[in-house]
Amino acid sequence: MLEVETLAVSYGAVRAVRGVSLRAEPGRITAILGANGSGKSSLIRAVMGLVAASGTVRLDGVDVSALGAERRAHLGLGCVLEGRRLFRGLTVEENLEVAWRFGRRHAGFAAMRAAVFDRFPALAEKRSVAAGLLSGGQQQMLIVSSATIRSPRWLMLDEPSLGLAPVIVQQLFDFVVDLARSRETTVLLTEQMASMALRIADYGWVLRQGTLAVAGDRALLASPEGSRRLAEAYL
Ligand SMILES: Nc1ncnc2c1ncn2[C@@H]1O[C@H](COP(=O)(O)OP(=O)(O)OP(=O)(O)O)[C@@H](O)[C@H]1O
Repeated sequence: MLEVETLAVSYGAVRAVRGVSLRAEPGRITAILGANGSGKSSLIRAVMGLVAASGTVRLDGVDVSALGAERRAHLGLGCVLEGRRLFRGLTVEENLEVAWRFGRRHAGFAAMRAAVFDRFPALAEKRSVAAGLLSGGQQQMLIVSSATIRSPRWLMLDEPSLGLAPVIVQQLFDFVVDLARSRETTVLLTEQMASMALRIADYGWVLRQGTLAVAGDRALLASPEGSRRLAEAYL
């Protein structure tokens, strides 16, 4: 369970998130929706501990608001941030190994790497190729695999579909759904395109200028009334 209470993020005079409270449940995919600049990335970054924020963030009931990003990551908070962050000069395998070794060392890297290659055969084919030479879709597969190789209990994904071909988005979304269902992972994902997110999200929270405008499960948000309120939040 991930809970956020009266979370606020400001950049100088810009109030990006203005007292948002929400929750995301294990085994479920929760989407943060909203137009460009509505505060989605700031909210995810505040949950990760990557930007200064007021309010409370709780992971399975434990208040982590005072902890830095590294401590939160060690507790099992994983993330895929916007902007294709990977080690471009390292190979696919080396990127996976760096992700695996991050923090405490664990045995079993070979098995986890095999699972990644099984899931994404395109990465297996390119295992010895520098990550910077992969296509955009393959890079995103590698980033998502790196973020999940240590089985995070809570996974934050910031606009994971941005700029990707529909077939790649489908593969990544299938992977995220499997991860949530099979490992009881709590998944929080931001998406500008509500229709895209609602293909997999169980629940959606819609931000408008840093505040919550609409919230509901997929059926509600896809209903005529829900769609109308969603559209209003984007205006
Ligand atoms: N580092 C920053 N410094 C100053 N203002 C910022 C910074 N980052 C974001 N903002 C502002 O905060 C507000 C919320 O931005 P944020 O990126 O969180 O929204 P978003 O919904 O994720 O938008 P996008 O889909 O474009 O990423 C916007 O007005 C944005 O211009």
